[in-house]
Amino acid sequence: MNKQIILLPGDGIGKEIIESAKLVLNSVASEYGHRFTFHQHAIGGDAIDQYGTPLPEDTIKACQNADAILLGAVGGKKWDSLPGYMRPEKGLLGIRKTLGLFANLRPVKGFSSLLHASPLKEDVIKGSDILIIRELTGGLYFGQPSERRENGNAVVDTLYYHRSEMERIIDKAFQSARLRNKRLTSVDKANVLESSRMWREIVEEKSKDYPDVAVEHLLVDAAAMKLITQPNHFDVIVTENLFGDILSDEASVLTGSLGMLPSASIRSDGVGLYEPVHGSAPDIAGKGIANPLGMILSAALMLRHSFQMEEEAAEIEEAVNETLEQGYYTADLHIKGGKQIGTKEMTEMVLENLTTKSVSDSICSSYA
Ligand SMILES: NC(=O)C1=CN([C@@H]2O[C@H](COP(=O)(O)OP(=O)(O)OC[C@H]3O[C@@H](n4cnc5c(N)ncnc54)[C@H](O)[C@@H]3O)[C@@H](O)[C@H]2O)C=CC1
Ligand SMILES: CC(C)CC(=O)C(=O)O
Ligand SMILES: [Mg+2]
Repeated sequence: MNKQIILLPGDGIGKEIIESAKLVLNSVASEYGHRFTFHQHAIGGDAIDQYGTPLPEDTIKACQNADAILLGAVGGKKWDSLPGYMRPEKGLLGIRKTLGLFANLRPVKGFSSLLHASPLKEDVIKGSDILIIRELTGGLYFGQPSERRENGNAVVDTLYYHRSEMERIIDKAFQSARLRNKRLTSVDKANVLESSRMWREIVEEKSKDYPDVAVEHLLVDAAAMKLITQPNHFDVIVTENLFGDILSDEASVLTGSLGMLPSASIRSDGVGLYEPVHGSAPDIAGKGIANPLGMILSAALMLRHSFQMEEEAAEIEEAVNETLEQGYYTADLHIKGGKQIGTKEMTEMVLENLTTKSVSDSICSSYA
């Protein structure tokens, strides 16, 4: 298959890890006879420095015409304080909204060699396998007005959702739960927020269309606690934008590091943007120590969701598993008796293991 892939490296470690994904994809392409053509474009601080805007028209056009998009990460001290930099029409939020990528899938499944890398107890996290589905183009991050008032002494942010925005993400979550273990946890703050009360009503309405899926409602504060005390309780979690952002970083603790989590941001026709869950990590940028695995696993999600290349995706996931099984880890992780390596070496090890064809079922199932 021939595919046009847009690369948006962004800032900080985004620039370092995107290269890892490209190398891995090239390796898979040559093994399977695919042709992936990569086109690199600017976003975030990098785009401000080059073009004076975090989301140039050229980047938008390229993404609109692409088969899929891979993004590293954006942001950094130099740009974060610029007025309006994170406004909904700009940068990362802007590209998500412009492309209509309303569903953000964040699979959280630990690799068994990393059970010791988590600060949580092994018997608590063992076997956990969660799919967090986060609404991505509405809610507080996109609400207008969002501004200072009263000479800068007051502030307003707006939480707006249209019913249709809730319905489509909740539908997606029921469909995903049906393909997994048929358990759906809806997370909200319905004891306080009107938006959450409408969310809960819609979940109840939709549940009638999916009688085979068991639904529960949890308030977000209790959900945050349960996520790390009883992670095995969860199968699919669906929640709005802000709650999903926070809960997914929290859930990364189950896997040993934020650097391990991939994500897929998709719309109904399968077009997608794939990026690790973490940010640009300015504290380690330029040191060559960033964990590239969340980015590499995001490339696997791209193959699966946008190109229907299940075998190729599973092969990448297995190569990551094998690399960890061999004891290789980056500085954000630890494997007893293993060897700490940098971004480049980790990528090389994954590439080496890609030649191994056997695909373990335990790994592939989690990313459905
Ligand atoms: N999707 C995106 O592009 C996102 C961008 N950001 C932006 O990133 C910048 C930094 O934000 P932070 O709050 O520091 O969050 P962050 O996710 O960049 O980093 C949090 C912590 O995790 C570590 N970390 C993250 N990814 C890692 C990896 N692959 N390997 C090893 N360690 C890793 C970092 O070193 C840091 O200690 C900000 O400008 C923020 O706005 C934050 C989250 C998501
Ligand atoms: C711009 C932020 C909402 C990025 C972020 O933290 C995320 O998508 O996880
Ligand atoms: Mg986040």
